[in-house]
Amino acid sequence: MAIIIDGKLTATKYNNALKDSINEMVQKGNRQPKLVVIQIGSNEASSLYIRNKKRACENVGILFEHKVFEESVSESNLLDEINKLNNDESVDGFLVQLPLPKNIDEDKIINAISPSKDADGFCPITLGNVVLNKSKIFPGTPKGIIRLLDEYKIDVTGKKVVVVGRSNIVGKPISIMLTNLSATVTVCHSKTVDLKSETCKADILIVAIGSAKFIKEDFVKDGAIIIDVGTNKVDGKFCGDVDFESVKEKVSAITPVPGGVGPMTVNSLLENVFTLYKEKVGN
Ligand SMILES: Nc1nc2c(c(=O)[nH]1)N[C@@H](CN(C=O)c1ccc(C(=O)N[C@@H](CCC(=O)O)C(=O)O)cc1)CN2
Repeated sequence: MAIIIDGKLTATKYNNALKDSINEMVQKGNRQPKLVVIQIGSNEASSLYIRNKKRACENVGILFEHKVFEESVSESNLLDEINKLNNDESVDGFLVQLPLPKNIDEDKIINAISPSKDADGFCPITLGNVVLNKSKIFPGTPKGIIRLLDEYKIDVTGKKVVVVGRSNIVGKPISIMLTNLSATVTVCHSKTVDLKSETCKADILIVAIGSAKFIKEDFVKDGAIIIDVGTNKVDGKFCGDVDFESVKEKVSAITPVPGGVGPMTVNSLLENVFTLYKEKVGN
C-alpha cells in the first residue's frame, strides 16, 4: 500500500511555525502582516478557496481583506484598484483570484501587480527570478509541492519527473523549480504524442490538468510517486486528476485529494505574504 503524502498535516505544521514567527514580530512591536484578495464575480469554487485563505490568515495572525467586484467590472477599474494596492503601505501582498471572467485580460492584470506585493508569485518579474533561481517568492502550488517532497524526504536529484500540464501557475513553474533542484523534467500537455509512454517513465509524476481521475493505473510506473494537483468536483465530492483507487496499489506514495497539495498551496501563500512583510518592516 502506498504512503499517503499528507498535505493537511504538513500545512498545519508549517502554518503553526509561521504563526510563531508572526507572533514574534508583533511582540517586538511590529504591525501585523496584511493580505488583500481581489475576487471578480462569484465563481463558487473561487469563493470556497478564498474562504479557506481567510480562515488560514486569521489562524496565523495575517490581516485579511476580501475585495469583490462585479463580473462586469471594467479592466481599467481593476487596474486602478491594483495601482492603489501597489501603493498602499498597509498592504504587504495581494492577489487576484483566478480564473478571471473572459472579458478581462489575465496577463494585463497580473503584469500590473508590483513584484513587491506579489503574494501569488505569478507576476513576470517574480517568475523571471524563479527561473534564475534567485527568488524569495514562489507560486503557491509549486512551492507547496516542493515542501511536501522535502517533508517526506523524497530527493529529486537526478530523478525523472514528468509534469502533465503547462499552466503558468503550476506546470511551467514547477518544471523550472525542479530543474533548479537537479531533477530531469519532462513537461507533457494536450498535444503530447503518446502521453502514456511519457508518464510511465516517471519516478515522480505531477498531474495538473483539471480533468477528474484522468490518470489511471496504466499511466504509472510501478513504485512511482504521484503528486495530484487536481481539485475537481464530481457528484459533489472533491477528486483529483489521478484515479486514486486505480493507482494506489501500484505506486509507492501519493497525495490524496482533498488533503494533499491544496492545503500546501494556502500555506505557501501565507509564507509568501510573510516574506513580503519582512522585506517591508525589516527582520
Ligand atoms: N490567484 C490564484 N488563483 C488560483 C490559485 C492560486 O494559487 N492563486 N490556485 C487555484 C485555487 N486555489 C487557490 O487559490 C486553491 C485550490 C484548492 C485548495 C484546497 O485547499 N483544496 C482542498 C479541497 C477544498 C476544501 O476541502 O476546502 C484540498 O485539496 O484539500 C486551495 C487553494 C486556482 N486559482
